[in-house]
Amino acid sequence: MTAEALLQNGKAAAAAAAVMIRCHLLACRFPFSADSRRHSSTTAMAGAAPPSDPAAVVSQKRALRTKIRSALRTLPPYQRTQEDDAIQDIVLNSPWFKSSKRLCAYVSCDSLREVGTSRILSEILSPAAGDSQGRKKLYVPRVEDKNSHMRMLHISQLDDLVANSMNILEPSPVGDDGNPREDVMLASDPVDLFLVPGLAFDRSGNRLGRGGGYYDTLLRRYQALCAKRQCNRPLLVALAYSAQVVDEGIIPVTLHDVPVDALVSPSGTVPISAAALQSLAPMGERSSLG
Ligand SMILES: Nc1nc2c(c(=O)[nH]1)N(C=O)[C@@H](CNc1ccc(C(=O)N[C@@H](CCC(=O)O)C(=O)O)cc1)CN2
Ligand SMILES: Nc1ncnc2c1ncn2[C@@H]1O[C@H](COP(=O)(O)OP(=O)(O)OP(=O)(O)O)[C@@H](O)[C@H]1O
Repeated sequence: MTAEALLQNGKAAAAAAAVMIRCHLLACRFPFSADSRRHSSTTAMAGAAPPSDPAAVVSQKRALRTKIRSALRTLPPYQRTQEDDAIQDIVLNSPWFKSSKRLCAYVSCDSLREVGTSRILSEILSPAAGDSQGRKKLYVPRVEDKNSHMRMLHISQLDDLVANSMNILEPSPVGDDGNPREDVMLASDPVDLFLVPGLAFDRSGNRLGRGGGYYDTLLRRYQALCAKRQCNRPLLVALAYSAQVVDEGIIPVTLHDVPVDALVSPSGTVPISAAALQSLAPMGERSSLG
């Protein structure tokens, strides 16, 4: 059963509330031109009024998470493998991945039924012979505490990862050489790409995470850092199984939620922001989700 079918029951109520919030947000989610959005500071949103009922949004988000988790549980293993491969092929062959020099990516967790990133991580850490673009620098998440605090730390091999209490592989704070791993917030060169996980996504770039606020907080901080340094914002690309792509108006959003620039699902790449259109246009790789 598709996520959309599962969502039909709750759709009317959720959509009514979400649409109200979205209407409020539409004016401020993508208010920038291609260049200004990439250089702008998050304070662009500061003047907007908050959504009228934050408690309702929290419970709508919780309900949607439950529905998507259950849709993911019914995904047959062979279909998941097929979708994992299709998504990773798209990423690995994309111009924005090939040209990226430094990136943040999540280490996919099988029990969370996340889109796999193992092939992508392997390609970054051990590029295929003949890869002319040179080795990329990789940062992966490490949860520091339950107050939405996550860091992205540099790793150079998969052996740098150890399972945390949630059974997600993450880097130790200190490397084998005894030195603290580089934190992306303290690195002198900016990352150009984030591969972002989540539970649900739509074609407007809205994203529903697992509820920790880890990504929203870090992405906001990173975007603010880019604005301060006057460097380009990284491209934010979400990876989604087909069951995780929902109609617009379904994902409840607040001012904290950071939209993504592009969405990759097994059907292709959906460029959403002007920055994503620029990154994708040269290869004519765009396709719409079916
Ligand atoms: N691979 C991966 N790494 C990541 C994240 C992620 O989403 N994926 N995170 C992104 O923030 C951070 C960790 N945040 C997490 C938040 C919740 C759960 C989790 O197990 N959630 C359960 C429900 C738990 C509950 O309801 O109490 C689930 O979603 O099924 C895992 C990681 C940092 N590292
Ligand atoms: N930039 C931020 N600053 C402060 N609090 C934040 C920020 N972003 C999110 N939060 C808080 O984190 C909590 C979880 O937010 P939300 O439900 O949107 O997380 P999520 O998007 O599902 O998770 P994630 O961002 O880890 O993928 C909420 O209480 C929210 O207010």
